[in-house]
Amino acid sequence: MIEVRGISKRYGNLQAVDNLSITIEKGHIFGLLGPNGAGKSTTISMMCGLINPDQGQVLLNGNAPGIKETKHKIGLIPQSIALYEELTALDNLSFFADLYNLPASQKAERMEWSLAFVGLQDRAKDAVQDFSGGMKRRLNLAASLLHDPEFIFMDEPTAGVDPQSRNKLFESVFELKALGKTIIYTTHYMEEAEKLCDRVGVVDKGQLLALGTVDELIEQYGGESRVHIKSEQGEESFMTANPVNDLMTRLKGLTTVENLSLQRPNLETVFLNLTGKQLRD
Ligand SMILES: Nc1ncnc2c1ncn2[C@@H]1O[C@H](COP(=O)(O)OP(=O)(O)OP(=O)(O)O)[C@@H](O)[C@H]1O
Repeated sequence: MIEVRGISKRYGNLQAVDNLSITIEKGHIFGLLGPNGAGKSTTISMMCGLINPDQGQVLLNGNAPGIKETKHKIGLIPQSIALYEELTALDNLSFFADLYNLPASQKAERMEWSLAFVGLQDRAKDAVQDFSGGMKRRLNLAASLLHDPEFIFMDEPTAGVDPQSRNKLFESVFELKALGKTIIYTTHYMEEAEKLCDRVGVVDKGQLLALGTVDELIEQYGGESRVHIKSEQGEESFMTANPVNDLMTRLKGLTTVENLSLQRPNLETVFLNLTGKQLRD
């Protein structure tokens, strides 16, 4: 379990994270969503123990993230790819395995497992500079799994990857969940969060604006649905908070319905309702 208790971080005059609290259950996939500069990476860095909060506390299974026993339980997939381009996939993994101090008895087996897990076993001996963006992302994930961490932090893992690699990454995330891992996932893609996450938190300007399951957030912040009907009486569209009831009532007065659509709010609607439509840099 991860407990984030009132953490804050300031850079000069900028309050990057402001009194943020979240609890994440073991085995959950938690989505941290927010516009550019919202404070997601800073929050993740504090959760991993890479930077210390000015205030507040993070506990992973009751322990601070910076202590030795906890460090071994953390896997971080950073936003920018951290690999040596001129080395092969295997040599990259060997380098990271040594950084994690993996004992020789486990090293080869864990490297093999990690490569196979991300579907790159056939490319083990190829240099990373010849990999596609998606393959590099997957190898980045493999490198963070070598020491079999319990808490896995993924900071925009699908940025710049094609649909096939993205799909493979999703499968990997579900497999990690099935293995009992706790996963923290940041993304700008709302459909990813809808597909993957047990719960999500929406942050902006360092503050937590909403927390819950996707369905709970849509219920609370999604607003109305749009109904469109084409019938013998012509075309009509209306917004409603009770789309099914209102639709049934409206259909009673019609004999020929040519077309019907119901557009419910989704996580994207929630996100824009909470964080606004103003562009962020
Ligand atoms: N080391 C730093 N020094 C100064 N300001 C920083 C530092 N790190 C982050 N910031 C600022 O803190 C704010 C939050 O940054 P952060 O990277 O956590 O946001 P984010 O939600 O991860 O953004 P993105 O989606 O663009 O990655 C931003 O305004 C950023 O410019």
